[in-house]
Amino acid sequence: MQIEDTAIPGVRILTAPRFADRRGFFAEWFNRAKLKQAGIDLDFCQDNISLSKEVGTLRGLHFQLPPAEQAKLVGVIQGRIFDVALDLRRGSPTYRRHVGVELSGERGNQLLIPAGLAHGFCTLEPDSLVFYKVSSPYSAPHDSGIRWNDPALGIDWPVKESSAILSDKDAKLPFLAGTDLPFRYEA
Ligand SMILES: Cc1cn([C@H]2C[C@H](O)[C@@H](COP(=O)(O)OP(=O)(O)O[C@H]3O[C@@H](C)C(=O)[C@@H](O)[C@H]3O)O2)c(=O)[nH]c1=O
Repeated sequence: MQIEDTAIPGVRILTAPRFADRRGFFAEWFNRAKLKQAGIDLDFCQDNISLSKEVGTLRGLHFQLPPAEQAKLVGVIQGRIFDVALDLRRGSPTYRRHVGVELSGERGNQLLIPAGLAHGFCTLEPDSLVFYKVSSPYSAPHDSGIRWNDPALGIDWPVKESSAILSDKDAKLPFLAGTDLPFRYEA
């Protein structure tokens, strides 16, 4: 298992080895013991899957509020996405900064996102199938988010504002300024 740090503390790129033969390949998607050995000890309790049909589909930027905050382990089974994690933890050296990473079914890389960050992605290929684990169950009353194209965030999305395909909910999410967030950074 290859584990790379990113500019944001706790956000890491995980890539498991792939065993290819004439049938295709085999890879481990999640191995609790190997992650624990690498110092990543998260209690994932729910797996989610989403299919986005068109290129330029944008989901985000989402998070759940305490006590239902979620760490996420995000990967792509098929297709390719630009995946974004935005640091919302007050006191973090990278507060309000984000990382953007291309994840694909071909590479098999995954993004580990701690609680206290917002998450979103934009699809780069049709029929992108995203699979992710979360550390706390879905809770509609705690479901929250920040507008994907908030100019204060400076995210260089690979889609024009006018052509992004969004849910009605995501199109109306608030901007970060004026949003009171409870997340704190614990070093
Ligand atoms: C996230 C979620 C949604 N739902 C329901 C609520 C709603 O009726 C329907 C679609 O939900 P959404 O529009 O929020 O789906 P989506 O926009 O794909 O939301 C997801 O976006 C990515 C970026 C994330 O990081 C995820 O945590 C999640 O927020 O599915 C669940 O039943 N369980 C869940 O865990």
